[in-house]
Amino acid sequence: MSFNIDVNSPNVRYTDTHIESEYEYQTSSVHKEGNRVTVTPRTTKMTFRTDRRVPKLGVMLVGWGGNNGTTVTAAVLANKLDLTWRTKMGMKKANYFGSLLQASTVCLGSGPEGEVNVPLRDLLPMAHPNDIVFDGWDISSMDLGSAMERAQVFDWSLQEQLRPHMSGLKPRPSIYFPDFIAANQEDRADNVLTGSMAEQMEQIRADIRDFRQSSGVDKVIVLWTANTERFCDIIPGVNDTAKNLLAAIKTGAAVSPSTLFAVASILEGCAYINGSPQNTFVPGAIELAVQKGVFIGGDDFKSGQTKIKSVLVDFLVSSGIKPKSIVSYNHLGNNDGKNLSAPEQFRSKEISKSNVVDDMVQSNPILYQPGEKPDHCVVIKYVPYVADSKRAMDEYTSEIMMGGTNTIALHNTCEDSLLASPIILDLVILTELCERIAVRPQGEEDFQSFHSVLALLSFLCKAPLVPSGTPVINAFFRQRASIINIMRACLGLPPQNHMLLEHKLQRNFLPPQAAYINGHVTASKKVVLTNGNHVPQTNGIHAQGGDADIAL
Ligand SMILES: NC(=O)c1ccc[n+]([C@@H]2O[C@H](COP(=O)([O-])OP(=O)(O)OC[C@H]3O[C@@H](n4cnc5c(N)ncnc54)[C@H](O)[C@@H]3O)[C@@H](O)[C@H]2O)c1
Ligand SMILES: O=P([O-])([O-])O[C@@H]1[C@@H](O)[C@H](O)[C@@H](O)[C@H](O)[C@@H]1O
Repeated sequence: MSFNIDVNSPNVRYTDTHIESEYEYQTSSVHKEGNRVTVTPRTTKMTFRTDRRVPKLGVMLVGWGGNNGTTVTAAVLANKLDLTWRTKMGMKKANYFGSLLQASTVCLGSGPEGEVNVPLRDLLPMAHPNDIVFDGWDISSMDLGSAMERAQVFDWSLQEQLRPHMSGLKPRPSIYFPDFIAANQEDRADNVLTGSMAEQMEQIRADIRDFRQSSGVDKVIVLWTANTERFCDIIPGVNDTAKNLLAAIKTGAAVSPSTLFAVASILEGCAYINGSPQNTFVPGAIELAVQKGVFIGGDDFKSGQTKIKSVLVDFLVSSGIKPKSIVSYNHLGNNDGKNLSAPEQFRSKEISKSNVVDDMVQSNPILYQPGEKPDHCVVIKYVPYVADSKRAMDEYTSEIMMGGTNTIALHNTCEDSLLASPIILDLVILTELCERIAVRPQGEEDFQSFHSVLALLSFLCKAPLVPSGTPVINAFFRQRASIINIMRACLGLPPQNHMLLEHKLQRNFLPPQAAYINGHVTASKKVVLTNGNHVPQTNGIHAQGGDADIAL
């Protein structure tokens, strides 16, 4: 199901190439002096301009032969081919469940039949997953058909249908520095580049150009879904500035494969997204992205335990309940779990999984003293037998009223790659959309794009990368609302406020709903209500007998 949405407003202009909207951005500046707080509302008029021309999108995955890489590629193929397959639970059909853009909706308002919810993907022109062309690199030479089998994610009856399409896909040789990932990955590394660091990075750049030219795509986005690397040190003179980082690559100083991919992508004008927890975006890489006006985003797909945590802790703290301990345990048996069984790689993941509660905790000084946090423990164990089927157990213990205690225990089993794959699609499609949005605040002559550090991707990441000095928001619904309200602003629509005042006052103050037929407003229509029955009307009016003016 898809919708064509027209905004009927003098503040929105549709041309062949753009959607332009006049928008009033409402914020408040707050001044605190002791316990005296002064709030000053501010309105900034802005023009949003969205290019309607959706490019043919190419996505190059680093780690293409891994569980996520093969799964997202196969899932897009299965959807594109509209595949169905038999399982012991009956017939299954390809879908994009788990994708914010493809499988979730937004309320546009209410009509004669009540609230109208549409898929997020219909709000603005954006790439469709079915049209994405994939390519990528892996240190493992295995073709994607065999790698899909190795991943043990999809039912065999589906794999059999996909195999002919997947087997022809072969990952390009990649950059491999053994000490950045677990030693247990060495037996996979039969598809690696040689030469100096600079030569290897230049090969990655050449690969990007080759893919763009040979595939005919208009735009390329590079996304890291390779193994989690250890954190790297931030070294003054090496990776602290763009100039030093480029020089360090020339001299072969300590630069990680993921940072080399980031630099290669940025130099090729391609957005780069980090789906893993390591600190790929050293200060020099961020500075380079800003200098080149290229988007970067990350870190670490927010797909399972952490995503639930960003909802549950928000619910608890927003309800005035005080989480005092959070324990997140899981075991899994895929190669990611194998890599994470090494201490340095686990540490990267532990960091990204642990900081997700900070903003919510700090938002409530009634519950928490400055610097006070819940105990927070993250455990990940590698159990080969369960493969990609991650078994997660979480326990949240909170203080409630009058010394009471509340303990919430969760058990969550799922194929980890089927949680991450829709996240990968949302990341690349949202990034591509952002590349077509420009904003001109009142008083400025030129339009500007979003900051190179694309904070809008926070909803999709465990450890959101944000511009220096700006707030890190992890709370699920704040992150989701940010995406939706910015997309609404592109259409000149105000933020969702959920007030529903029209249903909360004694008398309805809204004019009757205009009915539209073939896009044109028709006259409102009288509806005669019989024998005084209380007939709940679509806009919340309970009419008692007699006539009611209700447009249908
Ligand atoms: N739910 C999830 O699956 C999930 C959630 C959040 C983050 N992640 C992260 O996504 C990444 C991929 O997860 P996965 O389950 O697909 O793991 P995986 O081990 O199945 O896939 C990683 C792939 O990267 C390849 N690789 C390693 N180093 C490489 C390099 N330098 N260049 C190119 N390829 C390289 C490996 O050969 C492997 O095929 C991991 O870092 C993981 O922590 C996964
Ligand atoms: O998304 P989430 O469930 O919080 O975190 C997950 C970890 O718990 C899991 O062990 C790891 O393999 C995945 O890469 C992912 O990062």
